[in-house]
Formats: sequence, structure tokens, C-alpha cells
Amino acid sequence: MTGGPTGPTATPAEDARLVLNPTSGEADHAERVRQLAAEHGFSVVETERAGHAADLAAAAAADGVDRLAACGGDGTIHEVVQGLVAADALEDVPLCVIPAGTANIYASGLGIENIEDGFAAARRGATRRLDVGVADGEPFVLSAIAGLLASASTATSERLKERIGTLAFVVEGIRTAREFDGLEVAIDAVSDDQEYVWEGEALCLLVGSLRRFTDEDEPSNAENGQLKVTVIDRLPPTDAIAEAVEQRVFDRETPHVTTIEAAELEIVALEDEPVRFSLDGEPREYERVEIGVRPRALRVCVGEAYASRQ
Ligand SMILES: Nc1ncnc2c1ncn2[C@@H]1O[C@H](COP(=O)(O)OP(=O)(O)OP(=O)(O)O)[C@@H](O)[C@H]1O
Repeated sequence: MTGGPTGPTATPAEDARLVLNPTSGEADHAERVRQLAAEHGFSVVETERAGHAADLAAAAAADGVDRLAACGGDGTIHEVVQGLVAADALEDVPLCVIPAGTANIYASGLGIENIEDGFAAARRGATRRLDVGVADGEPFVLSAIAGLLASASTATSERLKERIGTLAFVVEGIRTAREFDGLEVAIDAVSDDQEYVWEGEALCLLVGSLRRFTDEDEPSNAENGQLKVTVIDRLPPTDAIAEAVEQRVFDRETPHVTTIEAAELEIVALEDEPVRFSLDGEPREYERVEIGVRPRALRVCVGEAYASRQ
């Protein structure tokens, strides 16, 4: 005997919720997203202030949702993941990403290029478990960058981004920077059971969990439990660009750009001032910061392009 759709043995309807940041990007997506969300069975909760997405995500996890979607830019995804961690539900609730920000780097790494793609990925339901970085206890999905950086991130050309991945932002930062004093830092990282120590003046420092995420023909290594750490020595900006590109595009060792993979590292500011970071694009300051990774802790709905690359 089986019950009807509403009978006692019917499968309970899935509880899918979408956290919508109506202010991200051009702020012209809310109406369309509400409609598509309704068509795909997501109830919608909307942010009313910065930081609100974390609270809404934590509340959704506490309510036991089966799926959670984050609609906004990278900052919104960052907050939603923060909320899942706060609710101790990071590993339990699959995340769908609906890109509606300015740059949408995380979504594009997942092979999700627009809002419709995001809902299509949610509908298909193919998920992967991806690494999540942690800086000073705060989760990040994309990168922690210090030094010459982030302000230029949205100006970075798509083409450059495709070719060299996240480092494109640094290159763009170097290009647009007028003057930069360098970061006096000490870095202590553990890589393949070996300790790596670096101390000096860096032009920039980039820690990412989504390394070469946008390269075609190469599996993502957002699933290897390692963070890619790139340190560019302080050197004239044009040389730094040339070396960064050379190393990244041609996979060559270069003298002033150091790249390692590490599961954990500590960065200490050697000057009186804390080091300013951009954590998934959100500003943070640390005098000393421990950065680690929760390997494959986040289950994410991926686009077809990502799924087929595995
Ligand atoms: N209702 C709201 N009012 C004002 N700010 C908000 C609201 N909801 C979220 N925010 C803030 O908006 C900021 C920007 O969001 P987000 O990064 O998602 O979009 P974006 O900057 O347009 O895109 P991207 O980061 O992809 O370039 C976040 O720091 C978030 O805290």
C-alpha cells in the first residue's frame, strides 16, 4: 500500500531555501530570482543589511533545510558559508550558487556563469565536496589576499582571468597601483610534512583554495585539501607582472615568485601595523593569522562544465 502524494508514506517535500542579496551586482536581479526560485521550489529570504546573509543561512540550517542557495556575489557566498559554519552545518547542507554579483568568481569556478545556470545546476543536483579555507577561524571559499590586490579585481579582464586564474587579480592590482610599500611579513607553512619559512618584504601574498579553478582541461584542485600560497617579492611592479605571468602561464620557476601548496600556514606582520587582507573580497586585518583548510567540507551544486572536468 502506498499513500497518495499527501498520504502518510509520501516523501516529505524538500525544504529548499534561497538567501537573496538584492543589493549585489547591479541590484536588478531580485524580481527574476524570486520568480525562478518559486519555479524551482526554493523559498526566498532576503538580506536587509551587511552580514545578514550569515544569520539567514544559520537560521536555515537550524530549521533543517535540505538545500540552501546563495544568491549574490562572492561576498554573499562568503557570508552564507560563514552562517553554515556558525550553525555547525557546513558538511550537512548542500549549497547552490546563484551568481548575481559583480565578478562572481566562485560561481564561475563552478562552471556557473549566470542566474539561469545556477538554477539549472540546482535542478540537476550534481554536487562536489570542495575545500573551505579558514583564516583566524573564519571560513573563506576563494582566497585570502594581502598586498597589492583586490580593489582592481572587478576590472580584471575575463581573458586574463581565464589564463591565469586568481593571480590575474594580483596582476591587475600591480598594474593599477601607483605606490606600494610592501608587506613586511613572516610566513611559516607546512607543505607535504615539510616546513617552509619565508620572511621579508612581499609585494603581495595570495592564499587560495580554488587554484587554477578556471583552467580548462585540468581538474580543479579545490578538492585536494591544500591551499595554494603565492608570495611575490617586492620588486618593480612591471617585473612582478612579467614573472607572475611567466610562472603561471608557462609553469616556470621564477626567482621572485614563490608558490607552494600548504595545508596550514601562519602569517605574522613584522611591522607595527596589522596586515590588511581581502578574504573573499571582504576586508580583514591581522597582526598574526593562522590559515588552514577544511578538506572537502562543503557540498556544492556544480555546473556541467565543472562536473565534466572531473
Ligand atoms: N540588504 C543589504 N544591504 C546592504 N548591504 C548588503 C545587503 N545584503 C548584503 N549586503 C552586503 O553586500 C556586500 C556585497 O555583496 P556581494 O559581494 O555578494 O556582491 P558584489 O560585491 O556585488 O559582487 P562580487 O563580490 O561578486 O564582486 C556584502 O559585503 C554584503 O555584506
